[in-house]
Amino acid sequence: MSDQITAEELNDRFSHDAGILAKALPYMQRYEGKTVVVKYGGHAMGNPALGQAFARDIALLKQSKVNPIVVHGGGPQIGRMLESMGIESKFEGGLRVTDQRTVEIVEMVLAGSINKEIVALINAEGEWAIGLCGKDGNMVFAKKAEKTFKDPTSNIERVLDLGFVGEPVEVDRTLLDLLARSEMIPVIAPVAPGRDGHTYNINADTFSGAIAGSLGAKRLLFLTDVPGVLDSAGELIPELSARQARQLIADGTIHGGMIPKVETCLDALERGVEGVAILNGKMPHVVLIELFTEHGAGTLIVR
Ligand SMILES: Nc1ncnc2c1ncn2[C@@H]1O[C@H](COP(=O)(O)OP(=O)(O)O)[C@@H](O)[C@H]1O
Ligand SMILES: CC(=O)N[C@@H](CCC(=O)OP(=O)(O)O)C(=O)O
Repeated sequence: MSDQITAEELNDRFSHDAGILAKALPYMQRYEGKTVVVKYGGHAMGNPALGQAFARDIALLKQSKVNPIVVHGGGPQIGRMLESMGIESKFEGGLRVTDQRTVEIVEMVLAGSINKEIVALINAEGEWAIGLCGKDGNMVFAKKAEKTFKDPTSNIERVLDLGFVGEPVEVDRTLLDLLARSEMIPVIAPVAPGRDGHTYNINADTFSGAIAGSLGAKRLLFLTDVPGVLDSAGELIPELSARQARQLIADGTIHGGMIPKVETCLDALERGVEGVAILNGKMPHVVLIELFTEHGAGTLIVR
């Protein structure tokens, strides 16, 4: 019969599987009891099979006694919602200019629908995810972002008013420490209050860096829609030092949404996060490959 398998084939299959397990186990032990913050970008979402593979990876981390924390974005999804309401999206330096109406929609999309979709995906894998934003448990407080822009023609520096765009200024780890000791997996939307009573929209990369930095995470992983940082010829750069990364920003090779990502990586490394990687979230099980294999995936940024 065609579906019968010979003893030799069975043996080959077992040795192949055993080889993979033997290689992965030391890596799994390396992360036991350690915090891994995974930033799940809006561009990496949308495909149901990939979403399920992502949720399975997060569930498997928890089952391997790692402490995974998911911080998610949702830029394209916010854009679509704003468009359906006839509101135009405007960005300055990769950040969404956010007025009162926009921040209400941002909170609804991020802390509402996207957050709960990710929670449901992880729970469907048999785990206990809990959806949060910076407001919960006084986790994150933000202040109005202060960004300046240098006009390349006049060379004059001007202050950008981005409205209710925030920068995280205080992170209280009480709730996250409590959840790390529990069965729960936190899934966090990048929205936080200010001490001024306003709600702020925070870039999800910046937000995940603040969380990873405050927890002294072992790894901070960014899941986006490109294989990692690409050079000017479009080739993947497997490893990047802080100095090289700054050079690539200065010469324009790194631009747009990749700038806050790489800047967050550099900041997180300075704040004691051990390793930071930018990965292709469209590659199934990229989180497991990055953490539990020797070669990893994407771009590793080192000090
Ligand atoms: N040097 C670079 N290497 C890779 N991607 C880059 C680079 N410079 C700019 N980018 C852009 O950065 C984008 C990823 O950032 P972003 O759109 O903010 O993603 P996310 O929503 O996942 O946070 C890529 O899709 C790419 O267009
Ligand atoms: C201030 C600011 O730009 N906030 C982002 C928050 C979402 C985000 O960062 O999502 P991605 O990770 O998918 O890009 C925004 O409004 O789009």
